Amino acid sequence: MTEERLSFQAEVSRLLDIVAHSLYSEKEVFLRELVSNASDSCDRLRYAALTQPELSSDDPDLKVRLLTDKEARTLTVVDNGIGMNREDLVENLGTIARSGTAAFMNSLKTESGEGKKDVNLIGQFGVGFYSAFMAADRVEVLTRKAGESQGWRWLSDGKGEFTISQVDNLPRGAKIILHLREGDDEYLEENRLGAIVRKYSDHIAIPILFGDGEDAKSLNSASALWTRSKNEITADQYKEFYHHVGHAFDDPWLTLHWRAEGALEYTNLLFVPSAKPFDLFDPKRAHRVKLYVKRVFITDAAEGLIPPYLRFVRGVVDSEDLPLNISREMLQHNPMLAKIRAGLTRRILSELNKKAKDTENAAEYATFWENFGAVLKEGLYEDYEHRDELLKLLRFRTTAGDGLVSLDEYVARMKEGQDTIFTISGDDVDSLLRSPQLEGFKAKGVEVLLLTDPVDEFWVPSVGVYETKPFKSVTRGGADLGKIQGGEDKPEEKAPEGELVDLLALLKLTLGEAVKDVRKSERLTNSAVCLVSDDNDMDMHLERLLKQHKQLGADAAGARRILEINPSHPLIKRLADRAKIEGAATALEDAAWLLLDQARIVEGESLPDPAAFARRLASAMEKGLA
Ligand SMILES: Nc1ncnc2c1ncn2[C@@H]1O[C@H](COP(=O)(O)OP(=O)(O)OP(=O)(O)O)[C@@H](O)[C@H]1O
Repeated sequence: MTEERLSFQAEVSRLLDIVAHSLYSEKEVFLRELVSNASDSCDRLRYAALTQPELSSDDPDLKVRLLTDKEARTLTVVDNGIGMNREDLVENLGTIARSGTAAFMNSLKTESGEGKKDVNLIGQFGVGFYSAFMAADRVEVLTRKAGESQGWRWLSDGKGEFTISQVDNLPRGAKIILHLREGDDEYLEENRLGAIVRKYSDHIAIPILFGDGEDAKSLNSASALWTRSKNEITADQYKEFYHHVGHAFDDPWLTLHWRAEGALEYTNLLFVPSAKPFDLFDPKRAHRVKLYVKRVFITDAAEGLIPPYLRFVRGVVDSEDLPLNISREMLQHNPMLAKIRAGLTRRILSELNKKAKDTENAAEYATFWENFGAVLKEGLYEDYEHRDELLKLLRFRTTAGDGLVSLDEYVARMKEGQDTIFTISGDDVDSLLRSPQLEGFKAKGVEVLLLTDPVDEFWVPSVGVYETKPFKSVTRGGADLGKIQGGEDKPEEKAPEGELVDLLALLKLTLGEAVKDVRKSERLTNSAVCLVSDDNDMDMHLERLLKQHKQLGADAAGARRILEINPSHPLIKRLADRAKIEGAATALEDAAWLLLDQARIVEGESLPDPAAFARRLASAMEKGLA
């Protein structure tokens, strides 16, 4: 019998090292992981057997067995599921396949150093198959894949390498033999194993038996959790099921368990996580809700079962009406699936709306919003049918304070004469709050929504209006502040209208094509200048965003901006006086460019000619010191 010796992928070796050296307090979860894998493998066989019944016909009763050998000090987890061939073994037990494990490894990269922190992290994520090495110093896998005759043995002490060799006459499925570490004899005791199974794996739909033969004892209830009635299920059982089905390790924030009856019958057990899954912004935007048909697992990638903007939802949908032999490819076009999606969407949104309205627990909804708000917003331009409900779910940071504000709250406190919902978009709240374009709004006490999610650039123009009030960015077009009541206008401090004429003409002439226009600002109170975009041009933040994401060439010209000057600023007043003197154009040329460059800097834009800026600034400082 030839034996191949192979190395683990580098990340696996590192992970195994951490696993083996962690004094992990909840070591027992290794059993949850192995039982979960065994049950997944039975699910996959059951699905494959729908079209190829011969795969399971010789041994059709799917189950998991736990066997112990006190003398050899081994604990064995056996399943008669789909099994693995040589390629599967190398791929699955030599690299990091598992989403949870990948998340764990990613989080290690961002945490500094290893040690205690890592130990806690293992508890948070679980590490799938590799957690076997928490309790075992040697793990042996004997397996034969359904439909193939050759069996295989995988063996490793978890120290960098594993071996694979051929074994004949193995039954279908997988047998994971753990050679327990010194001091871990508790995992040889039936009572202890039974308690762990009941704690973490009771929801598993197939029997988990202790012992061999006919009189083996069942350790779990062996009925799919979602088929049981709500009042028979404890919060802990829901939680464990969520961990299993969602490959998650946080607590569910919302648990939705209901049965739809009528023309279509289906049972749903869905969860909204309390923490952000690490792949939330994966470009595929795939959901992970598992589709079952009459208790048979079909797929966890049924396109169209859940709209992409609800992809954070985890759980199970079990249909009574879809045909059992439906292929995954055919599913997408099945009209029943579209009806199920409509039902799920309606229900999820209405439950979220209840939470959003529950002002007594506003902090709870705020956490949900921080986690998933940016994803929900995608629905505003993708799902017109539910737009109104989605608009009610929106929450914003605003210039009015730290709390989150709904659109209804914003509209209710709009100022007299204000008929517009003002917004400003940028990368983060702090830098937005420093934007010069907000000054006039703050002075008048007009609230502005602070938009910091890239998706805001798409839904705002698509929605356009809320309850007859249009959205408008404070960095675009005119400020329209004149009609709004409130704050104090101090006209006496402003340079008289006529005073600015020469300066405006001079700036336009000097700056030429670098700006679209130069005009007097209504929105500035403290800063001398700012840039805004014209009503019909692309928003400045969107343009930067597109450049960052390479949707627009970094050197693309972009739209020309409007330079606004603040008539009440001392500098502008002085420049306005100077502009009237003969020959001012030459004398003020540097000042004109410096004004434009400082507006660009405040906006976070890069300067087209930094050297010229530095030269002009140095010269102006020198004159100032003279
Ligand atoms: N008992 C088993 N029978 C068949 N295949 C198995 C078994 N145990 C593990 N595997 C295979 O090994 C892979 C890796 O297992 P591991 O527990 O590390 O992650 P996972 O179960 O894929 O992760 P996740 O639970 O996040 O999907 C599995 O995806 C599966 O393909």
